Amino acid sequence: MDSYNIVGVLGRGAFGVIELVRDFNLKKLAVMKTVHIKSMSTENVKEAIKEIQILQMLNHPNIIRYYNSFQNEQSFHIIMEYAIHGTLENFVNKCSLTSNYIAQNCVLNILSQLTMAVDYIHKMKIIHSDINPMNILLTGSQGTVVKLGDFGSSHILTSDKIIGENCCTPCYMSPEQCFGKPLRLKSDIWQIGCVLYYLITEKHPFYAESLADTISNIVEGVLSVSEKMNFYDSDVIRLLHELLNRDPTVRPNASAILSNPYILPYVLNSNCQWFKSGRKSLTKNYQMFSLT
Ligand SMILES: Nc1ncnc2c1ncn2[C@@H]1O[C@H](COP(=O)(O)OP(=O)(O)OP(=O)(O)O)[C@@H](O)[C@H]1O
Repeated sequence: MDSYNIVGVLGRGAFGVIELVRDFNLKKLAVMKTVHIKSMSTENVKEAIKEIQILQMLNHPNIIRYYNSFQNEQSFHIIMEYAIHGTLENFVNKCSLTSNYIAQNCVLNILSQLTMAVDYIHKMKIIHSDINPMNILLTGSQGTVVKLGDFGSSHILTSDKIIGENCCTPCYMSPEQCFGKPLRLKSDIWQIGCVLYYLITEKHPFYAESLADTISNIVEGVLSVSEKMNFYDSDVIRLLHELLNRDPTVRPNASAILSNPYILPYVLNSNCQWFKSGRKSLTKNYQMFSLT
């Protein structure tokens, strides 16, 4: 703990607090997630430990980087990369104050980077299961680098479709999550679709006052049409509907999204940026997107 100086509070989660810290070893700002073990059930403690195990496995430019973790009797702490521009939700809120809609190239840039992160974890058989604008962070000098964070609900799949426990942000639940069915990689694809809807309409998809009505909208409602959809090419809106197909077997997988002609240029551009920035360490765990 002596290696860190707390600078301020960034947010609060169900079991702890997220603080901005100065990391004296790394000599830079970092984020410290503190989870209070005392207030947690054994099951929740196991989940929290699993988050550390999963974060340790990941090394991708569009995923919040894990630095360190340690624990004492009361709590444990995860030290990770700080995303200086905050959450995607903050970004969309700011955009809605200054302009009528978010430019298509900005939306597709965010979508492509998010999908690259998801493609990477899916190849490692990891399902995030809580992809939403509060868990997508922005960084880089212009705030244009997307980082997927909060792996607190993620799971490692041991067979094709798995896992009983579903906990996720209500409007972003997939139909299969609503029905309590086993999670599958395609549940993350539904959530990418929800994020795309949010970027286009600046509204959370399937929103209703109560949880029951939200679930009913997800499993049998019609996706609300927004006038803002007119600002986007019809192919982008078609992709949105493909991602939000209630039948998970019909949803495209992450690799297929990345090869979509609208997304591919952004993927290639990101690969060029990483190459130019000389992140050779990437090649250890991450193979650049290949057109399979
Ligand atoms: N790496 C980061 N960089 C910048 N801000 C962050 C980072 N991680 C988290 N935050 C901020 O802290 C908030 C809470 O983070 P997070 O969702 O990871 O906490 P949590 O304890 O897992 O919450 P929950 O219990 O709701 O899942 C985020 O919405 C964001 O505002």
